[in-house]
Amino acid sequence: MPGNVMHNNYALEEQGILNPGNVYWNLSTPALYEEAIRRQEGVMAAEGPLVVRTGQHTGRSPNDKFIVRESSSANEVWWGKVNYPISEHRFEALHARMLAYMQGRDVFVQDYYAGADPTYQLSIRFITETAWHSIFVRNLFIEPSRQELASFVPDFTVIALPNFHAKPEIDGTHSDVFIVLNFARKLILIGGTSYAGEIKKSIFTTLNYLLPHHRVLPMHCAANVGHSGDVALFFGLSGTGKTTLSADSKRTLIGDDEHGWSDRGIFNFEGGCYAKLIRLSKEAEPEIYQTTQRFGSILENVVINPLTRHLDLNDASITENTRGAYSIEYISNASSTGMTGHPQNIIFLTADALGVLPPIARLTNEQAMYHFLSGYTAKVAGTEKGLGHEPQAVFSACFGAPFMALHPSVYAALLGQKIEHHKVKVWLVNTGWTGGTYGVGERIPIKQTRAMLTAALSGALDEIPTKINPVFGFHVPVHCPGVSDELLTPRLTWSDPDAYDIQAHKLAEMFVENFKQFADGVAPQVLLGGPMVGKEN
Ligand SMILES: Nc1ncnc2c1ncn2[C@@H]1O[C@H](COP(=O)(O)OP(=O)(O)O)[C@@H](O)[C@H]1O
Ligand SMILES: C=C(OP(=O)(O)O)C(=O)O
Ligand SMILES: [Mn+2]
Repeated sequence: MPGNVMHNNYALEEQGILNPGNVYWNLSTPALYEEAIRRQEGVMAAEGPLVVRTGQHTGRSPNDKFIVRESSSANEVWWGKVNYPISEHRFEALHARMLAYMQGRDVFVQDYYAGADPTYQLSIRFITETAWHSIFVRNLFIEPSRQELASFVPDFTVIALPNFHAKPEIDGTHSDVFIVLNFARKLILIGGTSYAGEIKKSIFTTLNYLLPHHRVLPMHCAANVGHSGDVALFFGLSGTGKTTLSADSKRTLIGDDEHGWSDRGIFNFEGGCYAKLIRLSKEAEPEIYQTTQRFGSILENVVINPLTRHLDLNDASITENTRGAYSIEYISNASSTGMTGHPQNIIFLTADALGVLPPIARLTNEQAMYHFLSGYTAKVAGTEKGLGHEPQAVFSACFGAPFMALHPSVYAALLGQKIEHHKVKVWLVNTGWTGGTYGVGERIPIKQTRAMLTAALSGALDEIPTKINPVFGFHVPVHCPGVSDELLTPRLTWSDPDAYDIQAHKLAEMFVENFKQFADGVAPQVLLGGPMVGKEN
């Protein structure tokens, strides 16, 4: 029998969870390994991690995410594109069915924190059907001390039951998958999917709702700190390089995905990382690679050899979106507090599949606002359901529209104030294609991107002359240590410069078209931060 089972489920009873099977409270990772393996949720790899499969859903399901329309939040929530409304009545019925489903079933509970800064910390109870999601929670969030645990009262509760499926005709959902957030009831319900990213991103959405009320800017970004204490933020949509580029042997990692910016500085929302593992190179990404070789890491949908149990990080036969979840302590030069000062540099990462944008450019404050609201990248297959193999140009406000609970202008206004007040330098870094579009050109090597980041963050680029990009108006450095001059000007990397010009204008027009939704709500000078299309005369 497992050593740590507590049959006292008093607090769960208060939350309406009656007559569950065993309740496994705050089990340690080794104990959870034993449970996960006993239940055949996953297998142990030779290198030590627990390898699980998420079944049908190997990425997020953005079309299945709902926010309950209720009086306390209805006037504020950014309804429509990403936040689908669902009624209180539907929510209560779905919740009741989930409570019924849990009768007689074992559940795993972890009481954890989100938010490294104690002032803005959220206490969260994660109730999951599987042991491996309990490990995921331990890896991704912040562990309370034993003392804190004794008096732990959850602010929010997440119930994640991957094997419970919604019925759209009964539940009013779009499919059998659901992620339903109820800010008034402080409850998050997840079902029909095992993809663990839903758990972390539902908490991110919650913090995106709550924190602007405290004048804290929540951000979809990574953060790290250099030896001289200089802080850098890396914004970007999925697959643009936040996790990869923020893990840097020369800089201290604060976090790879979600941070808050308060009057005191930057703090991580999480206590762990969630890295893409497909074709991970030991040489190019040593810090992340070694986390795949350790006990405690959770690997989603990574293929292993059934005989030797060795990992094959190159095998994409289950999905392109293979993932590793590990505690930030697994990165050797990570911060132990998750907090740091105000940033000196902000990087907007984009993976431009059209091969148009320069690999690095300095943005004016107006361009920074324009590009923050635009949130351009080319989504690469995998992280969200329904994307094929061709990357496609995407505009996602604040570099994370699916997680923005409030209107993007709320976050943009806060960012604008902070950039001005702290005199932050803002850069656009294209980690995508050069020498042509996706399929023709090549992705910019990680080593080259790192060289450009090193030059920007050290201040070296401040001394180098720039050229204005004629279509987008960016200031593009003409040289960069460790990078060929040609790479800095995408037009020169294309075999047919005329084809480049056509492509660049196409992209510029897409920016203009997309920005129409924000044009009325922003200060007129922000529009000057957009591409120069139509401004020539
Ligand atoms: N120049 C580059 N910069 C950053 N990542 C790159 C680059 N070239 C290829 N990649 C790959 O792109 C992916 C970036 O993903 P990741 O860092 O997880 O993004 P995010 O955290 O923003 O979702 C990784 O698989 C990485 O190996
Ligand atoms: C986990 C995710 O984020 P990212 O790809 O930005 O790491 C996700 O979008 O599901
Ligand atoms: Mn990431």
